[in-house]
Amino acid sequence: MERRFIKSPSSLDELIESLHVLFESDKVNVEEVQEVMENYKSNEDHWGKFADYDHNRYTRNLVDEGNGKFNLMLLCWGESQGSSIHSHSNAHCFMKILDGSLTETLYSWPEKGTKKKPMQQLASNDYNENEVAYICDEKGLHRVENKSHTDTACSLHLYSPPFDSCQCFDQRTSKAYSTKVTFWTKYGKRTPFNVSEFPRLS
Ligand SMILES: O=C(O)CCSS
Ligand SMILES: [Fe+2]
Repeated sequence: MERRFIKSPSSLDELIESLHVLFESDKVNVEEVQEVMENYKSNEDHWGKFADYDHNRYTRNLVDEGNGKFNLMLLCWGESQGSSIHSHSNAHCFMKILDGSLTETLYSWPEKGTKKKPMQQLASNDYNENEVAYICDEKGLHRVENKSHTDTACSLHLYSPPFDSCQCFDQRTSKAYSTKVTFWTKYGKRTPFNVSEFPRLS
């Protein structure tokens, strides 16, 4: 698939416009999406209105629904907050660091029938501001953490196609459980607390 020239977005709105163009066709060019997300230089003036932290767990804040082709969301990580080990429901997952840094630990899928065995760790990578990580179920599973005890972190996630549940895994036993993923805010507005949707992916 030939690479199109996409100019570097100078704002979050321009990044969203470019992403809408890239997702017009059904074939996702992972390199193009990763490049345009890397080329956007984080500026809190653009995304601060979507940022909302919770002292209990990281928050998921919907920014754009990508004409139904993707969900774009801002994740706000308090000090030492992290996700469970999880899958991505056969979707593409792009994670751009907007502020602070995050550690991604990669795991292989548990082998069938290996109940009670610990998850196999494959690698651990730190990502800093403006860097973009990519994962999909073919690559494995991951946990994302803000390892800082003093600083918060913020990341921009794009999932395509969008999903509202995925699998989480217990690191010690490899036990999988299905989890609904929810939004703390949508377009900057707090979503109603719905006890049936707790817990989120953490
Ligand atoms: O969407 C989530 O809650 C997982 C964040 S790491 S991709
Ligand atoms: Fe993830």
